[in-house]
Amino acid sequence: MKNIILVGFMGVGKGSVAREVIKISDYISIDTDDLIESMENRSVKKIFEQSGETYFRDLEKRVSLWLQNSVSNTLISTGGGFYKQENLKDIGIVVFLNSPFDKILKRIKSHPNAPKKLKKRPLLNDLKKAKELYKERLPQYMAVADIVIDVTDKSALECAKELLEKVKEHA
Ligand SMILES: Nc1ncnc2c1ncn2[C@@H]1O[C@H](COP(=O)(O)OP(=O)(O)O)[C@@H](O)[C@H]1O
Ligand SMILES: O=C(O)C1=C[C@@H](OP(=O)(O)O)[C@@H](O)[C@H](O)C1
Repeated sequence: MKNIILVGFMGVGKGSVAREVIKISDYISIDTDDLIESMENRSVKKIFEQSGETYFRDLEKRVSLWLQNSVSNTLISTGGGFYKQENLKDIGIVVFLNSPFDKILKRIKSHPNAPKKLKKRPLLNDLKKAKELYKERLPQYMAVADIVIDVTDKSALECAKELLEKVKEHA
């Protein structure tokens, strides 16, 4: 089994889909933000505040090299900016989860814990800037993807099933 690497904009559902995939397959999942938080023993939000974005991106680079050299048979969910790593294709099959910006925002806002979910993502604090970032990144996500899944109006389980089918076809 090759690694599957899940990319997509903040809040599109990378973590949620990963959690469903592991329920219905033999994959185990890891998340690049979780790895970084445990390496640093502080949250992504704190890393951005205390050490800045460049420092965070350097940690992503370190994680990407480790993934390429040391991880196999794994479903890897990533932070929204991780797709910029140059060795992405050497890590595994790249699956892009997509939905329009407004739909992603609506989902996050409808969660009972919405203020916390928005706060923990520093790049979502300014919604106008976040929308610009989405527009800028969309073609880049498309360019790097081996597989694209539109997650709009689908449950995380439906997305997980579609992902496994498409990965099988891709192999
Ligand atoms: N398919 C889905 N349908 C409805 N809500 C979803 C779906 N996937 C994720 N969500 C919700 O959207 C928010 C962001 O999901 P999350 O998995 O944390 O995204 P990411 O890991 O891409 O940042 C969460 O509140 C989650 O419950
Ligand atoms: O899009 C980005 O550049 C980021 C997305 C976040 O992850 P999620 O996509 O899980 O929110 C996190 O890695 C950090 O705040 C930067």
